[in-house]
Amino acid sequence: MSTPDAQGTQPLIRARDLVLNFGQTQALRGISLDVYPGEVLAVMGPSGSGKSTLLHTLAGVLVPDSGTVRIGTRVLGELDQATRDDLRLRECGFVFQSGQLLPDLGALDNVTIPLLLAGVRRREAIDRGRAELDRLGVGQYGARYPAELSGGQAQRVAIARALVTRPRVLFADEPTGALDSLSAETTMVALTDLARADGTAVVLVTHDARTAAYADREIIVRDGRISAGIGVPLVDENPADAGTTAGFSAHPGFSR
Ligand SMILES: Nc1ncnc2c1ncn2[C@@H]1O[C@H](COP(=O)(O)OP(=O)(O)OP(=O)(O)O)[C@@H](O)[C@H]1O
Repeated sequence: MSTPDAQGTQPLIRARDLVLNFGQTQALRGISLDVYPGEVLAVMGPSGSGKSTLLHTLAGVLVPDSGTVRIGTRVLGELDQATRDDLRLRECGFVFQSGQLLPDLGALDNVTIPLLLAGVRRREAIDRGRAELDRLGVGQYGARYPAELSGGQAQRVAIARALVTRPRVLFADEPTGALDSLSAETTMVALTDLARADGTAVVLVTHDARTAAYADREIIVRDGRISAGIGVPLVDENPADAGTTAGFSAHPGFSR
C-alpha cells in the first residue's frame, strides 16, 4: 500500500524494512522511509552508522538482504541489473563530496555526458547543458576544466550534471563536505531550490547541521536504525505497513 501525503501525492521513494549486512556488520537494521516529490530529506548520524549504505541501497547500488525499495512504481529488487542500471541513469542524479567531475573535460562537456549517454543528440545536449550551467549560476565557466574552478563552482557544475537529465530522485553524499561555509550555502541554495522547482526528491547525507537545515526533514541514523526524525512522519503509522518509525516534532532549527 502506498501512502499519499496530505495533498494526495504518492512518495517517489518508498523504502520498507531495509536490512543489509556486510559479513558480521549489520549496516542497516530495518529502515523504512518515504520521500515525496520536491522534498529534501537530510540523513544525519555518527560515522559508521549506515548513512552511505542507506543512500546506496535507496539508489539500487547495493541490494539489501531483505526489505524493499520502490522508486516511483518500480520495486528495485524485482528488476534485473541492467534495468536497475538504466533506471539509475534515467531517473537518478548523484552528487558526491568532491572530485567527481572528469578532469580532462571542460565543465560544459561534463554536464552534457549524462544526456549523451541517455541518447540525446549532441547539439541539443550542448544547449541543455549550457542552460543548466546558467541555472546554477556557473554558465560563464563552461569552457573551464575542473582544476580551473573553485570548489564551490565545481560543485555547482556537478549539481548541473546531476540535474540536467531532470532526474526524479537526487542522491547527495556530503555535497558540501569539501566547501567553505559561504560556498556550502550557495551550493545548498542552488541544489534545494532547483530540486524543489523540478519536483525532484532529494536524499542528502551530511554531517553538517547547517547543511541539513536546508532540508524539509531530517532523520538521524544510529547503528543502522532511524533513531530520531524531525519533520512530518516518515511512514504510514499503520504498523502492518510501517517499518522503523520515530518520534517526530517540528523542526527546531529550520530558519530560512
Ligand atoms: N563495503 C563494505 N564492507 C564491509 N563493511 C562495510 C562496507 N561498507 C560499509 N561497511 C560498514 O558498514 C557500516 C556502515 O557504514 P557506512 O559507510 O554506511 O556509514 P556512514 O554512516 O556513511 O559513515 P561515515 O559518516 O563515516 O561516512 C560501518 O560499520 C562500515 O564499517
